[in-house]
Amino acid sequence: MSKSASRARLAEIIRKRSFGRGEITLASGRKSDFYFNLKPTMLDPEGAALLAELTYEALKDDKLDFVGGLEMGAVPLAGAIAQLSWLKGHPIAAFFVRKKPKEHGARLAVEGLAKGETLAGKRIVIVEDVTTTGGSALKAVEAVREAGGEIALVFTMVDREEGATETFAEAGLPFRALYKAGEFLKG
Ligand SMILES: O=P(O)(O)OC[C@H]1O[C@H](OP(=O)(O)OP(=O)(O)O)[C@H](O)[C@@H]1O
Ligand SMILES: O=C(O)c1cc(=O)[nH]c(=O)[nH]1
Repeated sequence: MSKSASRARLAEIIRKRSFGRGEITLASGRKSDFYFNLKPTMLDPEGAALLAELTYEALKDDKLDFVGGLEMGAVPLAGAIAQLSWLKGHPIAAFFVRKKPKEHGARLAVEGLAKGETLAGKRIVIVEDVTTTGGSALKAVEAVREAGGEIALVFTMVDREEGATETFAEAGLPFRALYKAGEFLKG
């Protein structure tokens, strides 16, 4: 399938499985009259494959060591990209950042690294399923920076165009999106 056909097919899946209208409270506390729940797309076999393919293609020239982001949105995404990157012969390892470190077990904030593995000095892309203010992705950025990682860029599946661009510009971080919410709001 061509890139534009993959993109169009994924948009269809998002529209069908992940887009809804109706009053909803967002992570930032704002209210909205529409919402993307990307989990039914990220966990759909075709949706997962297309997301991984389009994201991998968009990121493959960025010389990345790691892909990750804040739970939950980044978890299926980072895993799918890591798997595809292995099959393509350019492995990009995945991790995720917990919203709160677990109170038992290893009490880690960053999950996915084996003993002795570190994000220090590594080139990292922070991924998100949806960006509104960009505040959630910024939490992952902070955790990665604390661990010594270098953020190459932030990449989102759907940007709602409600502040994330400004948030990342202020933070001095490149920001790219696969889709803008406006594409789904028409019609
Ligand atoms: O750009 P922001 O204003 O931060 O909003 C976007 C965030 O909101 C959603 O997460 P949510 O907190 O609803 O939780 P979940 O991913 O755990 O479902 C989404 O997955 C993003 O992480
Ligand atoms: O801002 C949010 O919390 C948010 C908006 C949206 O459309 N989808 C989502 O998962 N989170």
